[in-house]
This record gives sequence, structure tokens and C-alpha cells, in this order.
Amino acid sequence: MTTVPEVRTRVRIPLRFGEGPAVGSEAVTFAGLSDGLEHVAFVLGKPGPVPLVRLHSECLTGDVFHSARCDCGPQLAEAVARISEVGGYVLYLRQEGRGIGLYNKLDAYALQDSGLDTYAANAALGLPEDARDYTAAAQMLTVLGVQQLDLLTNNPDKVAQLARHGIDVREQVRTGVFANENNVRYLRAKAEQTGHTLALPFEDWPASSAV
Ligand SMILES: Nc1nc2c(ncn2[C@@H]2O[C@H](COP(=O)(O)OP(=O)(O)OP(=O)(O)O)[C@@H](O)[C@H]2O)c(=O)[nH]1
Ligand SMILES: [Zn+2]
Repeated sequence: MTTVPEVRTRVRIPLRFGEGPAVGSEAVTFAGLSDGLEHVAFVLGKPGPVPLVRLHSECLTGDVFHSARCDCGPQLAEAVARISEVGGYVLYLRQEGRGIGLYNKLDAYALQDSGLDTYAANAALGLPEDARDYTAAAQMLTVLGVQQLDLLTNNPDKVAQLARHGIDVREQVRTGVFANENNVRYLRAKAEQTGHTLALPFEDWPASSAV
């Protein structure tokens, strides 16, 4: 018997990014999600009938420790700021390391330091280049009553997977490009290999310090 997903708890959590005042949010937890993971939705502002939504994949190093090897931290801050202005949701998805987990991601980082790119490093570990499945995200949106949305992302796979689950992505809204000398190789790989809609060309970007 399959369980029908439902809301478990709604609780107020003011969010503070940087020095500014706290942004009001409500965290929503769920029961019965397909993958059994503890994904959390943050409701920001007053979502209208077509809310702005970000599916944010967990990145401990970027989101919490502000690692410069990726762009996750600034993307999360941007998402909270933009979505709280217009009303919508950040779904914080427990998909650390594109779904391979934290230790595997750090193993992959070590391989990248000896020359592999982000996708080849996963492959060298015998792991998928991107293991993320957005079924649970679609379930969360359905439970929240969201059938149509604008999606804040540069990743075409998120749009395609949501569509396959019957969620109507009205518009793909690009996230910012937060390039620095530590993440420029990574961003370039995302644009060139998985079609992320990052602004090209790269000539204006900082030079990579990574090999
Ligand atoms: N395996 C692996 N995961 C990484 C690496 N760098 C970042 N990640 C993870 O990648 C996820 C974020 O994915 P990204 O490809 O940066 O961005 P995206 O979510 O696909 O696309 P956007 O919606 O445009 O941000 C997070 O779970 C990070 O932990 C890496 O080098 N290797
Ligand atoms: Zn990251």
C-alpha cells in the first residue's frame, strides 16, 4: 500500500541571511514522501496562484560554510530574498552532492583537485554524474497545492522532471551567476555538459586557480 503524502508540521522560522532584518518564513515538513528523506519547504511571503519556487539541493559546504568551490550559498541567499518579495517556496532537498552524499562529494572534490571535472569525478567513483530525482519535490508541491509555478533555476533537468510529474513550469527564471576563481571550472562544466543556462561566453569570468 502506498502512503499518500501529507503535511506533518508547519512552524514559523524567521530567516537571517547576512546583516539584514529577518525574513518571515514558515517551515513545512511532510509525511509519506516517496524517498523517505527529511525534505523541508520554506514558505516565503504570500504565495499567489503561480508562485516563484526554488528546488535547492543540499550543499553543506556551500550553504553552511560558504565554500567558494560552488555557487550554492549565494544561490540560496538569492532565492530567499527574491522569493520572499513575490511570494513562493524554497524546497530544501536533501540531495547533498547531487544525490551521492557528503563524503562521496568530498571524495569527488579530491579527484577534481587532481584534474577531473565535477562529472568525471563522480563517474570515477562509480557513481552517477547526477543522482537527483525530483519525485518527492513534486509530491511536496502537490501537497502544498501548487500545480503551476515559476522555477528559479539554471538547470533544465529540474524543469523536465517536474513536468514529467505533472507540475506546470510556466517560466524558468534564471538564478544569478556567482563566479569566482575557485568555482569557475565547476560552473563551466555545468554549462557545457548539462546545459545549465549560465551566461556565456566565459571570457569575462575570473581565471581558474584550480588545475
Ligand atoms: N558530486 C558533486 N556534487 C556537487 C559538486 N559541487 C556541488 N555539488 C552539489 O550539487 C548540488 C547543486 O547542484 P548544481 O549543479 O550546483 O546546481 P543545480 O541545483 O543543478 O542547478 P541550479 O538550480 O541552477 O542551481 C548540491 O547538492 C551540491 O552539494 C561536485 O563537485 N560534485
Ligand atoms: Zn555547493
